[in-house]
Amino acid sequence: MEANSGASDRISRIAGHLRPQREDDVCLKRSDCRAKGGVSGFKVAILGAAGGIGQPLAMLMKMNPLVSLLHLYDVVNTPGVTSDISHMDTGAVVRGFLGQQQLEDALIGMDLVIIPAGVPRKPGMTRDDLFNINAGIVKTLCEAIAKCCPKAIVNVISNPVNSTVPIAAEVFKRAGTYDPKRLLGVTMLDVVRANTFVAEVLGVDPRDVDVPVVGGHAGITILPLLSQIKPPCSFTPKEIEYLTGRIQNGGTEVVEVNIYIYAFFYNKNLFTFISITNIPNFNHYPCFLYPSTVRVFMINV
Ligand SMILES: NC(=O)C1=CN([C@@H]2O[C@H](COP(=O)(O)OP(=O)(O)OC[C@H]3O[C@@H](n4cnc5c(N)ncnc54)[C@H](O)[C@@H]3O)[C@@H](O)[C@H]2O)C=CC1
Ligand SMILES: O=C([O-])CC(=O)C(=O)O
Repeated sequence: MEANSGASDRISRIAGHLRPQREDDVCLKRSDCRAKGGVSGFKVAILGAAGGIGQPLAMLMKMNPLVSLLHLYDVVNTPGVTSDISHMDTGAVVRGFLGQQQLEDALIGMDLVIIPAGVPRKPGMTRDDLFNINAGIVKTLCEAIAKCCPKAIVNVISNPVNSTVPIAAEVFKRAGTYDPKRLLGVTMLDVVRANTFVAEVLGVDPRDVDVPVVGGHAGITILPLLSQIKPPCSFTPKEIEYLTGRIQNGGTEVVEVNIYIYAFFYNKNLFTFISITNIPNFNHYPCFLYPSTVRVFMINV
């Protein structure tokens, strides 16, 4: 009898990721969740987990031995992503949550909430162009955080970070849960880029360079402190100009060279033409020429 109940506990635990669960769910309680080695771990939620940032982030969190429970929330595609990530042979238990109605379940009891939810920019856009859409998304998510896990550390990735972090702060202030030590905008990419570009100029390994970067996460608000690099080094005025510009425009550099594959399926696959281009509105032309017969799919690679 005892062996049977042990087996069904194990099966419930293994299947924990297949459906969203609440604290009072009999199958798997949060208190049962242990990181590898039996040590209690951090409970982490990723909001926007099915996106370009969310998926690799979910993988990194699943690989982190400090994480015992990983909640993946998105408005689309979480079941597939959750299933995939849950197959990794690491300690964290993974659960998926799909759509607004499951947001609160995704957040209850979390220690850390990471937010890459929202739209990314396309070539020609600034991060500020994302404000209208992403501000509302971040506001709604933060209202749920204030309600369900007010003590959680919140990492905002959604752009424009310079504005989404103040929005999150205002939501938490209004809810009476604001703690400046627990709200962070994620700008580490600027440090990573600074280390890489400086190392290239110096001809050294990027792992041996430490460039402090302060300020915000957009254009001239990104301030690499090139006089404070460890180990100490010096640059010519030309190198300083090059490095400052490259670090400040690193994100734009990536966005502008994104290649889009446009696949046009004419007359239901009788004729297929695939074109590779980085012209953002290119897909409008064939729709205009063949409005009833052309289907357009865009894959960002
Ligand atoms: N702070 C930083 O260093 C960086 C910030 N970003 C920003 O991160 C954001 C996400 O970028 P990507 O992952 O490339 O975009 P993406 O479009 O690939 O993924 C965004 C995900 O957010 C989800 N989403 C949209 N509305 C949502 C909502 N209301 N609730 C939950 N999920 C929602 C989408 O379904 C999608 O899965 C963008 O705003 C981008 O600019 C991107 C790279 C670096
Ligand atoms: O530039 C963007 O849109 C995404 C981002 O924040 C970055 O890569 O630094």
